[in-house]
Amino acid sequence: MLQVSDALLSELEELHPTQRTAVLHPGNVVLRAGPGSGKTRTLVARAAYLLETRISAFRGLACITYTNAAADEIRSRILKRGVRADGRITCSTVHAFCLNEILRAFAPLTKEPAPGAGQVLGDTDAEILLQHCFDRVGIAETLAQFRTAEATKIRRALACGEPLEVFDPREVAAARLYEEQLTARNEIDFEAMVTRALRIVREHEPVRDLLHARFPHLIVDEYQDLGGVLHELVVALHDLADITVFAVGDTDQSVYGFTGADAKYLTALAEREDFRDLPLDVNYRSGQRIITAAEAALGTSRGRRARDGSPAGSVTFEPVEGGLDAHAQLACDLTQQAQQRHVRPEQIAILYPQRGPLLDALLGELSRREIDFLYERDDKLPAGTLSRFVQRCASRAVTNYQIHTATADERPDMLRRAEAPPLAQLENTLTTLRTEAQLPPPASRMALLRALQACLDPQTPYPLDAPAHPWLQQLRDRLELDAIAESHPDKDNTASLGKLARLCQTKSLALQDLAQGEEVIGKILLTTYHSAKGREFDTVILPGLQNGIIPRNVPERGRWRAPNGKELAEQRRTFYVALTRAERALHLIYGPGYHTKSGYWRPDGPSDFLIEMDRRLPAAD
Ligand SMILES: Nc1ncnc2c1ncn2[C@@H]1O[C@H](COP(=O)(O)OP(=O)(O)OP(=O)(O)O)[C@@H](O)[C@H]1O
Repeated sequence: MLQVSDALLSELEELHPTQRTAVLHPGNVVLRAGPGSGKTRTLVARAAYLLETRISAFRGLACITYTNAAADEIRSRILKRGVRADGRITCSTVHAFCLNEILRAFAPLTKEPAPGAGQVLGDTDAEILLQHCFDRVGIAETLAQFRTAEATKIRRALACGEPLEVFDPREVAAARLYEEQLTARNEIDFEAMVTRALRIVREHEPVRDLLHARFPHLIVDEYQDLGGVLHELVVALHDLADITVFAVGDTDQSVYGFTGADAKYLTALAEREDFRDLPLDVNYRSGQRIITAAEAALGTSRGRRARDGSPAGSVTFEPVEGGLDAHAQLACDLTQQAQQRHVRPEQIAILYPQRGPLLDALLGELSRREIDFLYERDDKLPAGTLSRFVQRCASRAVTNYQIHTATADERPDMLRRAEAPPLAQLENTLTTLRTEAQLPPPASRMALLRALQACLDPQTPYPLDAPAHPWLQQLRDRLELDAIAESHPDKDNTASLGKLARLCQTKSLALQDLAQGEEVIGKILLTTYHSAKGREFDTVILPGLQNGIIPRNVPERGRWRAPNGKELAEQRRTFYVALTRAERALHLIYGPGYHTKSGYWRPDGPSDFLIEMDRRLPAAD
């Protein structure tokens, strides 16, 4: 009998038998299951189980996720399980995995140059290079700014040996040239990290042996959102390096097709004989009414059921007479009513499909009513792991203040609810960033922890509305962030501190603005359907359910056109993702039309997705 900790034992006991089978299965697993079915929970239990019982203390586990936020979330959930995993879990996005664990780790062995300081192209530089390639192949009139997604698809098809006839041959020539140029300039971009990592794994047996020695197990989350190259990499790691794979996903939640992701790869993995394909059909999150409505919106009945005894939940169709201002007013009314029913603010989310007049109306109304809300401005704060680290530090500082100022009665509940990253986790990330920047190790771990504590948990905590700029400056000085930025290979990181500082100054950002992206106690959340993926809330409010907003036209070569069948299906799945975030209450706001940004009234009526959903719902609902 294998020894497992009490914590893991009690977690295993709480799991559904199929979840438990997935955790304990000795070989490869594909866990294909719907929203709220406990995929993430099972994945975390699997990681804990492997680290405790199957993987020796000298070896580790790699876990690949789609976003940095998901990587952080999973890492912290594993550590919260009490697993002793110092340095044994590598939990990162696919790009970070390829860069750090393959390209850099094996550069001396493969004799391929390791991407060094500033050699990872950011989005702008990549676009400039693509435009240069368009000019060289004679299609200077094609604007790179509108064709990067297509170029990525072509590069992926090239790397996977997939058919190229579907693409414009001149753009294929430009994509080939782009790859050559990257190599000639000794630069790399995010896409090339994966394709080069794949080539290295395929071509270098010693690399495969060492990867297997280090990571006998690989876990991949959100498999449906990964493209062909990553799928090939996973297959190569399994078939050639003998690494055991645990893949998790849901084809119905595939929402990144515009980047070349395709749920068919998850299906392909599940159909392999050497993988155990396990379904989960209980939804632990949502009430049955919400599940039924979401499946009606999807147009396919999956027959999923709520857990026994859970409340049915409510799905309310909320008509308004006017345009988007009326949507925003009603969204705020519903928010306030939910709070009056004692739903905690952080358990309420207002979700929107994309920026535009709907978001403007919501921001205006929430501010006018002085509702405390967290607006995830994912497009404004700079990307990159360093920027994200700063945001997580801000989240820690903000939560610390909230706990400090809570009354004695509120405090125990606050402490339980607080989701801020622990200091040790931030110290871990900081050490990784330093290593990636090839800085000498810090004098001691304690020194780093003390520096972090001084900035994040000072005796008199920073108030939520403390100006972010001086706080950021202090963080930069004490943690030597500028030295990291200067020699970090990722160009996003090189530029991010300057950008953050400028934003803090020009937009007068407060500390709480920097903490965006993290749950902040006491605020309702305003975010996109895409960013809400993987999360859950008691009450979800979806305003703006109008034709033109969802579904909407798509940009192509600087113009807008109606979505094709595939794009429409993806928009429908995005809507499904938004619906399935709700645990108990779902509010769907719609009206006769809306004013566009230029003031033109679009009388296109409620969203077809909503109408179809209504038609498919049983009469009683
Ligand atoms: N066996 C279980 N018993 C009780 N609650 C569970 C069980 N499994 C999962 N849950 C709870 O159900 C909720 C959804 O779980 P989780 O986030 O892991 O689902 P998911 O499949 O990853 O969802 P999504 O695909 O929508 O992101 C969580 O609150 C989780 O704690």
